[in-house]
Amino acid sequence: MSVRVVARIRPILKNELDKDTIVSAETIDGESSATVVRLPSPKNDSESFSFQFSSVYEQDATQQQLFDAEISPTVKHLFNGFDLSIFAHGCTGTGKTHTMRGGKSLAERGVIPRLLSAIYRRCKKIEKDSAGATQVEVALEYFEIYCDRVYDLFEPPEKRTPSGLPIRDNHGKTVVVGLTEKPCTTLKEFEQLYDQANMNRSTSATKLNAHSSRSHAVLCVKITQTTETTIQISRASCIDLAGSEDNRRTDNNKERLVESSAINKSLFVLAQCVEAMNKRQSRIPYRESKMTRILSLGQNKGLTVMILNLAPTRAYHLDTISSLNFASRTKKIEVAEVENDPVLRVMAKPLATSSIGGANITRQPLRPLAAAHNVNLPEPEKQKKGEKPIKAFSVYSDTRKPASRTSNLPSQNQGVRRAEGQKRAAEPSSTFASRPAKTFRSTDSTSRIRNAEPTMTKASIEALIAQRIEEKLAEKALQDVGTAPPALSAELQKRLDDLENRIDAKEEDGKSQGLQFMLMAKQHQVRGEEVSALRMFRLAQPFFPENVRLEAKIRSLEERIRATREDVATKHESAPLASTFSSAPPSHLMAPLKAKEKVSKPKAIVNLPEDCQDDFAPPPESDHDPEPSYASDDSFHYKPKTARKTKKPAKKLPIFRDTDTDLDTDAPLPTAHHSPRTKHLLDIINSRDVDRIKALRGVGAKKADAIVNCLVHMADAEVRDLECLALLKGVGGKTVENMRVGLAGVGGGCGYDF
Ligand SMILES: Nc1ncnc2c1ncn2[C@@H]1O[C@H](COP(=O)(O)OP(=O)(O)OP(=O)(O)O)[C@@H](O)[C@H]1O
Repeated sequence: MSVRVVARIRPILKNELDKDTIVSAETIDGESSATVVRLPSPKNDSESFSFQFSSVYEQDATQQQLFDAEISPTVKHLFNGFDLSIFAHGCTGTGKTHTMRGGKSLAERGVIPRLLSAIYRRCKKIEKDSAGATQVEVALEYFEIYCDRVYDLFEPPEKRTPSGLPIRDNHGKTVVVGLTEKPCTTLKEFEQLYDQANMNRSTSATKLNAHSSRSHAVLCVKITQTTETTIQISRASCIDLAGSEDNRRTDNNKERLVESSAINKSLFVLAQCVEAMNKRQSRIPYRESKMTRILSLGQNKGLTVMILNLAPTRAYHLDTISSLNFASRTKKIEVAEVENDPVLRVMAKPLATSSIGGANITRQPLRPLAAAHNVNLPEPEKQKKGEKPIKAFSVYSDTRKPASRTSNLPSQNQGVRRAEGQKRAAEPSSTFASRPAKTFRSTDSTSRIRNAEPTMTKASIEALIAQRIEEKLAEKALQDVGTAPPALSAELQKRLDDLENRIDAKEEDGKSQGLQFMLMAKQHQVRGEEVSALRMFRLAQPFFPENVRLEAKIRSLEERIRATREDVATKHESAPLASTFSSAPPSHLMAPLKAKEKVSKPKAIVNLPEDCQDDFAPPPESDHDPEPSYASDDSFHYKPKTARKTKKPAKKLPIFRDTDTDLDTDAPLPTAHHSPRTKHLLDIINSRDVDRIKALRGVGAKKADAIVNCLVHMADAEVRDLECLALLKGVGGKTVENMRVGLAGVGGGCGYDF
């Protein structure tokens, strides 16, 4: 299926009342509503350009009308297992954010809140219709791509790592590593989360828009439908792209210019990708910007709707033409419709990965539709004569069979759709209503060829050249200014970049996953989040089993965390432990740790070397790492730790003790030394069998799913000890204790000596 492109012309704003309106929508014969955007040639007003799309929304179109006609029909497909992508594209100030997010009032709400509202309504219906047999969960990820860096919008800006979150290719899917996934059960909860997150988005006033988005924002809504036997996941991705800017008109200062350069560059790469796809080039330059890499249409299987936002006035003339040209090319891209099949719950492993492309899919080649282009022709006679010519201007249709589409239209639908607020009858049925095939549909492009004119006009080429010059200038400004985001020590940035590059280079290598964990561990460490860093180092460990340096790093971190815990425990005069576990589960221990870190090293990010050297402390001299591949990583060469003295714990806490006998050892025990009960427990966990895990004491269906999801994120790594288990999302010390105690009851039956 090709990308469905609709255009929306925004109303004239208060400050534009005296401006010339040049963009209009037109309805062609046989259509019930407008599908053509017309505007004059920049060179000669008596000539016009026309562009045809699936639908065109005029200035008075409401949010409700747009949603009902374009997005609402896709919701049921989302619940049938298809992924959905909705883009808003257009130059700055044309109404992208208004379309996607909208205003506060009910009528002004944009596509995103309306989509969520429709999703929750459907969730309730499914649960009700199935009498609770099918459970539907909704979870959100929300991030922005600002100056080619990815930031989690659910995290406050002060918690961001300046280098942003890494992105990875994982079996053909692009994955943002380390995003927060927020379960969200009600619309109200969504609104709170969404409003809060939007405050974290980078916006600024520019001459062209008082609240201009300076980043591309991507909201991923993950829908998990669970029955007794299957789990099906589908995703809706809503993308509010930052608008391209003509910096001759913006009067942007240096900082805005830097942002603008990043925005324009990424949009330029996007256009190049689209161009390359249309030309069936073998190389699509996705990797040249993070935005295109993340959004790569090649991975966007399922349904894709692009809303092209346009300003109606002459001031935007060239930008509008450039946007229209881009959108015309985009609609010729074919996207494979691949349904995310339900997965048996015991086979949950391939399910959970954060990705725009959706889970469980592999990249398939894109194919352009026919090369069909708009042309620039003289103003048709019909306007002078007041009658419609057979074909007054050259337009092309992106529908496959215009004839059948027209014939589908019942005569009573001939009225103006928007005035009546009606749903478009023909489009949903032709595009979405029928259940699409599961596999990629090859197309016979020759049947679609309408015209073979080149798309670019002289004016748009000039505009493009001007834009490129602006970008180059801005890039130069970027080098002069340094970087716009908060400063990061050059050394650390280099290390992180090196590591990212190594991961990229090793994508095919089995160690890539391990390096990803290493990178995340280091990022946590930079932020002073030692517990999380430890968790990531542990997750990385199975990938580097013989690595002495890594082991030493883990040991030293454990020591530090334990010392901190002891400090806290002493201060709070905590009661002696009654069980084999620490009195507080790890998640509780995070808080005092953070509080302490705030005092000892506030904001470790800016001038990092000192702190970093401590955090990334090397192993003792004797622990030379014989493993060349890991040891050769420059980013792991640290200054010797000389000055810092790790506080020796006065008394060790028996945290996550695994054995019933060796009470003095608090280091995690090698698997061989686990008690049979622990081994049994770890076997159950590592089986990733939801039913076996669910049967453990204190673990319900939800927790079992969460554990399996966590394990899926760990790829082939296993949970090797109880401490690791307790660090899994949603687990914690008490749960681990419960699990073990619960197993005591079945021990005899299993033949284990507990
Ligand atoms: N359909 C519409 N109805 C009413 N007002 C609109 C509409 N579309 C846009 N606007 C108004 O136009 C202005 C610019 O819109 P918006 O901020 O959504 O543009 P944008 O394309 O997201 O810009 P940028 O790329 O700079 O972020 C806002 O004041 C917005 O309220």
